[in-house]
Amino acid sequence: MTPGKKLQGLVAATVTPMTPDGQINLSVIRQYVDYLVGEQNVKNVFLNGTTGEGLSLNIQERKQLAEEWIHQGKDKLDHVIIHVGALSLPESQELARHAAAIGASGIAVIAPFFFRPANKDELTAFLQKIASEAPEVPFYYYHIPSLTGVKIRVEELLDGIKEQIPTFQGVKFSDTDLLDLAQCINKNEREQFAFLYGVDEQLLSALAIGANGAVGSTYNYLGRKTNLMLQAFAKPDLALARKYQFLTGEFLNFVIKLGFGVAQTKAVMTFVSGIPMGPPRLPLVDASEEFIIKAKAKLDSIIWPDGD
Ligand SMILES: CC(=O)N[C@H](C=O)[C@@H](O)[C@H](O)[C@H](O)CO
Ligand SMILES: CC(=O)C(=O)O
Repeated sequence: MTPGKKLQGLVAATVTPMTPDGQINLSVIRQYVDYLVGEQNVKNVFLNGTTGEGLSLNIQERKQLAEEWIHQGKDKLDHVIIHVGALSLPESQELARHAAAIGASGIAVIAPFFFRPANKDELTAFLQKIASEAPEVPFYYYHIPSLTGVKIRVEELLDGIKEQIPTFQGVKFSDTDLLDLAQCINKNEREQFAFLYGVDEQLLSALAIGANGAVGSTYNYLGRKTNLMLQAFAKPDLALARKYQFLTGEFLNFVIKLGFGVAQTKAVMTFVSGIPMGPPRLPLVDASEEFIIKAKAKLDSIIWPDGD
């Protein structure tokens, strides 16, 4: 890993490989790292989040996965961000200490989603108790209101957060409210926070407003294409950037209509990479054979600007 390098560009929200009988499958992580770096040009990962079914794993599994990724990612990955959020504060604190001990480049936490914080102060207090267990590790808030139901606006949360959480480093912003994101960016220029966008189908809009990069599930298998979009945006060649966003959007629009979630992401990643990611864990159920055939045909039919 490259310490101190500001997090930007693409971060793959990794799936958790599982065996057919539902155990975590650590044996393919090495191959997974090499695939992301070599085939997708993605050198940052976000573990045990939504896509990684982090909240469906036990503490032991989460630790084992984190250890394996850090181990296999050594000298290959730039950043390994570990999601350590949990409903139980002591469990989350334990995971934060563990992440620090094994050398994670950052930790992230979602808002607790059973008993929910009613306001910014309650949420900050919860996050602070976790962040302070890893006082040397950059801390990211993972905002995903569609899943947590915690709709506290990030722009409000960030107001004065550095005083409460000195390690605060940025936000993984998985919401479509681009006004909130824009206000976050506009009001925190001095803070050097990283704003990583998490709705892959509209990343280009977030880049236009000033996002530093993105964390998402599709960068597992569309990382190379999305990197070309980032390059086109930086040039700037907006027409080309849009073309990439339209095409990744065309795929996502198609699969979303068929029913698209973590199970389907695992299936797509399996057929694209050739690495067996296995089934998801209940309550998620495996993608259907019909989904796989249709999704594969759709992906194969897309003609990208780079001719691939
Ligand atoms: C709800 C969810 O899982 N969001 C992911 C990350 O935040 C995204 O990467 C989506 O999977 C992606 O944007 C496709 O809809
Ligand atoms: C997309 C994302 O960041 C996650 O799966 O947690």
